[in-house]
Amino acid sequence: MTHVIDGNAVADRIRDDVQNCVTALEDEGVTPGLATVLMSDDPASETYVSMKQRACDELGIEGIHRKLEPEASADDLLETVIELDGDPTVHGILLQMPVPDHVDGTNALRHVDPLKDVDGFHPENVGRLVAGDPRYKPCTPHGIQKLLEAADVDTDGSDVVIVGRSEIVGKPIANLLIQKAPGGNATVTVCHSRTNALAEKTRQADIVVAAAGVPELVDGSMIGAGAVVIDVGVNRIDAETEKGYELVGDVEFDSAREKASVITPVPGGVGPMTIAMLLYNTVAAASIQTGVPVDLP
Ligand SMILES: Nc1nc2c(c(=O)[nH]1)N[C@@H](CN(C=O)c1ccc(C(=O)N[C@@H](CCC(=O)O)C(=O)O)cc1)CN2
Repeated sequence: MTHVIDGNAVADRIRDDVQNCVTALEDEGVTPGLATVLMSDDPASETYVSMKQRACDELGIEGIHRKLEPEASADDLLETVIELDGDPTVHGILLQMPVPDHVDGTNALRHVDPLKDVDGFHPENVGRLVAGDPRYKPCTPHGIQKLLEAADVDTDGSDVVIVGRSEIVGKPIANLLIQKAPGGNATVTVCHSRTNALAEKTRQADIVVAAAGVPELVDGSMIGAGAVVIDVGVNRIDAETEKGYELVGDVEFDSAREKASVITPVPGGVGPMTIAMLLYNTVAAASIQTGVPVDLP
């Protein structure tokens, strides 16, 4: 029987842990604060940011939101980031990705105070992750580690194939999985759209992480018997539903499920973990900046 991981249930447990940390901080007079910055009219990005703000409300984290028009200048964005850097009630700053093409997102991220960089995208935090001493683990990769742990998947000595080399998922999950640490010690191959014989590579893997942003790129014929399949894709496909679309992963679920021992669904798999781990990083950031200890597993 294939185990379909319930990402919402795992995320709820993380949120309970975060809630306890919020209470511990409040007891010492600290209200954790998270600022989201959105410079886009993309409906999916708007949805993610409002989900993040709602999650803050639910847990007693102070949510601050800054919306910039997509036509705003790179300087407007930098001004917003610098203002939030200087606000002591803001412990975490998140710049929703992607930003418009005329803005250098990498440069904007360099202006986020590394202690407030709860996405873990600032070069200092990326460097720490690569060096094996992460401050804030990027949310989606950290969420994947937590899902594997919850499903009792041992990464030690396993062969992992990651499909996708993004800064947000592909590169950081590769770095986490090769670390000498629980949830690491794997042998990792990072593939992408130009990889030769992709299916041959994925078929050899004990764990396949699909994070290419291509709907149903990975099907059952590309999965070895008994492999673990982690689907990071959340693609909106036009459909005659109430919302006008349906969500489809990077994995063709039905055929992959027939081969896999463990698989994540879309929706309800990795997505909810991204938000749970953002809340986790926010209380960690509030703790680091105020010196009030919190107990995060
Ligand atoms: N600054 C960042 N930008 C982006 C990140 C990120 O981690 N930091 N990740 C992605 C999108 N993302 C968060 O921003 C995200 C994606 C999906 C979900 C989620 O909960 N998905 C649900 C379905 C939600 C829906 O109805 O659309 C699910 O999979 O069950 C949360 C966050 C890109 N940008």
